[in-house]
Amino acid sequence: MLVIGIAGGTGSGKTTVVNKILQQLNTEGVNVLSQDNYYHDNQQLTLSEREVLNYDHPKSIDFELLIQHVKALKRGESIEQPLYSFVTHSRTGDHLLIEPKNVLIVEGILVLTNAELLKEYNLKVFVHADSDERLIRRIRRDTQERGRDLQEVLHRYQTTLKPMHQEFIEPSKNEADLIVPNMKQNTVAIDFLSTVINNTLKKQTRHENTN
Ligand SMILES: Nc1ncnc2c1ncn2[C@@H]1O[C@H](COP(=O)(O)OP(=O)(O)O)[C@@H](O)[C@H]1O
Ligand SMILES: Nc1ccn([C@@H]2O[C@H](COP(=O)(O)O)[C@@H](O)[C@H]2O)c(=O)n1
Repeated sequence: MLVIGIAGGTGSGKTTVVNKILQQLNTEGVNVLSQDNYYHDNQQLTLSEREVLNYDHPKSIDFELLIQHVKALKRGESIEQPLYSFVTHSRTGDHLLIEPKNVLIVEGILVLTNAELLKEYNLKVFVHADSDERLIRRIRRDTQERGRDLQEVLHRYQTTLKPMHQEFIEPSKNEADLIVPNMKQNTVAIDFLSTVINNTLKKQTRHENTN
């Protein structure tokens, strides 16, 4: 199995890049694990307590479960992925059954910050967009799709999102094999990434057939 980690700040375009790669891949199947589904549940807290948590620190992620799931899929086992709600800031209680496929993409702001998870990747990618562009995209998305108001987005940006980006996310760019500039549509980078993935898959298949 080919395992690819795709990180980048909020609004950098990780989901968009993943979707474009998926359209171009010449493979039997690709699974995408979004880090967003691995936020801690926090059901023991009230909604107002959950609303003020820091969701940009590595400790907000259940890396233990995410790593366990990546390892299980690599062993050929299926997993039950929890689903997360940005409205209630907790898991929905529903799960998605994921069967192993020959490509696994792990996507999220913090997926290049965890030393144990880094060991699982064959290819590490960081999607870059400038912070003003990311903030504009974040305001638009969170107010339209995640039930937030402008005040909430700006407050979160200043208090946790920006400092956590500087402390954890931006430095994780150094772990990347490839940096994708995503200030505007970058078809060259998407074509390049898809080719790298297809070539790596071909090499893996040849290696498996000769062993
Ligand atoms: N290259 C781009 N140019 C303009 N808008 C983009 C670009 N890439 C992504 N977006 C938009 O920015 C928003 C955030 O993108 P998304 O892929 O969800 O980012 P992320 O997953 O990194 O948070 C979405 O509304 C998306 O349509
Ligand atoms: N309950 C939550 C959990 C996370 N967030 C924010 O989501 C961002 C990561 O998701 P992207 O799709 O933008 O990569 C992260 O910056 C958290 O602040 C949230 O708002 N509420």
